[in-house]
Amino acid sequence: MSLQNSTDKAEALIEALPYLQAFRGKTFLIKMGGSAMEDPELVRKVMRDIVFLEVAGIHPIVVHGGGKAISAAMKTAGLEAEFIGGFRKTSEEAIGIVEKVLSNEINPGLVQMIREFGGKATGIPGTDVFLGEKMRAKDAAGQPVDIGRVGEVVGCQLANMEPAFRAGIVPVISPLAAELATGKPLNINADLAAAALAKELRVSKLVYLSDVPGVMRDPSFPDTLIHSINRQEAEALMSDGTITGGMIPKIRSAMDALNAGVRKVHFVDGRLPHALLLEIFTDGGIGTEVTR
Ligand SMILES: Nc1ncnc2c1ncn2[C@@H]1O[C@H](COP(=O)(O)OP(=O)(O)O)[C@@H](O)[C@H]1O
Ligand SMILES: CC(=O)N[C@@H](CCC(=O)OP(=O)(O)O)C(=O)O
Repeated sequence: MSLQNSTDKAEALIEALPYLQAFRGKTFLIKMGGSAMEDPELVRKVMRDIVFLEVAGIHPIVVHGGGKAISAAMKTAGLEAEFIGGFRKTSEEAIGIVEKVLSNEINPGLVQMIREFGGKATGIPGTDVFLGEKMRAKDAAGQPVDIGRVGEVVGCQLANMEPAFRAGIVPVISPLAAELATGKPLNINADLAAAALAKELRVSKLVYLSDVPGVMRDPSFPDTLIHSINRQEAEALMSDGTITGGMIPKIRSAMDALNAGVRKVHFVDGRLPHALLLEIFTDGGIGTEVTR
């Protein structure tokens, strides 16, 4: 390696110094979207970044999604995926598939990857952490519609994750909730689950990792990335149809989390190697920062 090369590496570390100092001992909630989980090699890189955070004295918590894998499993079972207002219509048959994919495939896969890089992690089913109530959903015309076993979070049971967290073990949590009235599982949009926990813990950062560079003025052109967005701008982009689909629950839950005392919310491309570290530890950042 040339001297210049080594100096560049040392300078990258020095650029991170004020951030390492500021964030040591802080809690970051990382929402790992299913859209960014299509390539296992890229997911492994994100999990390695999470191990880096842990080693740097930051306390990461992972809440994961898995929407694409759930849709694929439903298709194999002969069920069609249908979304209403961004939420998956979840029949009694479908909730079994949702639970199976999240708890048997995705969650243990992420835990295993963190461990492979020498990190400590433990898988926690969302039903042990989130309490939910059935969501009162509306269709496109604003009429109430039954979307089955879909919930919204009404409370968090921190006692079930705190011992691991305090012991320096990264909790990896699935987006399910135990229904308050029955204890039965409810399917929760993972963005909402992540924001609910981020609010409860008043984390320093909530980072959404997805399959886009951030919020864009035109989702087909990455160079239209918006580096910083506030509520007013986001509302305008939602009403003119620039922000649609899966980005809507992200924006809404991000604003909600900021209002509840979460310090910073970032949207970052989880497919880009080290996007998480670049967003957190460099002066420029690379995704979209959401502000109040
Ligand atoms: N203005 C926008 N900027 C960026 N992404 C957008 C925008 N509007 C809609 N989207 C969509 O939001 C998607 C991310 O949401 P989603 O598919 O639910 O991801 P995840 O699985 O990470 O939760 C992107 O793939 C993109 O298609
Ligand atoms: C109610 C609802 O829609 N739940 C989501 C849970 C997974 C999720 O949110 O995954 P992503 O983060 O990959 O989108 C679903 O069934 O797809």
